[in-house]
Amino acid sequence: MDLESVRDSLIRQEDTIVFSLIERAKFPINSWAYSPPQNGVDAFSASSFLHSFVRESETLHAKAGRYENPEENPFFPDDLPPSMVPTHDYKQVLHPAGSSINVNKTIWDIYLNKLLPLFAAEGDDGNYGLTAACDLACLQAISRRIHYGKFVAEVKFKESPEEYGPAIHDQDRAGLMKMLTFEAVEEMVKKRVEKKATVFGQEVNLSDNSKSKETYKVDPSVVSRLYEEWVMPLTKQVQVEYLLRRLD
Ligand SMILES: O=C(O)C(=O)C[C@]1(C(=O)O)C=C[C@@H](O)C=C1
Repeated sequence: MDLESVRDSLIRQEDTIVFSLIERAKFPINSWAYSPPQNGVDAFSASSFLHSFVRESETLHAKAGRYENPEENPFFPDDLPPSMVPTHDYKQVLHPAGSSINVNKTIWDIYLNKLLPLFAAEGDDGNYGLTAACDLACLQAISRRIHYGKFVAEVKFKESPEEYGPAIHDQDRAGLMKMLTFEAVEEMVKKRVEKKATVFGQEVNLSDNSKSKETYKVDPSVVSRLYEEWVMPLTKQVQVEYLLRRLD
């Protein structure tokens, strides 16, 4: 594992995220799936339909061994049943102290309250089960990408321990954030995901006159914004949290 191979994985995961958003965009917002949005109640713990749907799906996925894979992080990690499939010997790449970092509560909140209203059309077509299945796919894809920051951080630390060591000793968050940030890479990521949303989300027609109207299944600028405002900042936050514990 090196920086190039973890970046390749991040690039491949962009496809999954863009496709999952395109699938979700087939349905209107369908707000019933997210109620009861009672005032003052934390959306993550209120039992909306989506909440129950994700919780029960994770129970099944846990039995199927999904969370044995260190790249997977459940939204509701408490009380998950053990895996019932044969044990696979996953390579232990991550430092144990940082491996359980989980920012899914923040991801849930951003997805429901900020991202969804940007790309799901208003309305209700009653397809709550299908909508929730699409939400789950989006949440899992975004969560996997953001928590992959642990692997990115591990590789960066292994490549230059002498560079990161002093900042870790000093628990210097700002210093670590500066060291692991590559602005030119971030610019490329934003441009690439926007382009992917343009290519994957266009209408494919056999006749040429389709070229005149440019409508996409998900607005490409929303995907770029998703990465700029939430995905990359949270991936960096995971990296910082991981590095702070790297010498424990
Ligand atoms: O590629 C890296 O070095 C990463 O840390 C990943 C990532 C990203 O989230 O895409 C995050 C921080 C960097 O500034 C650039 C990109």
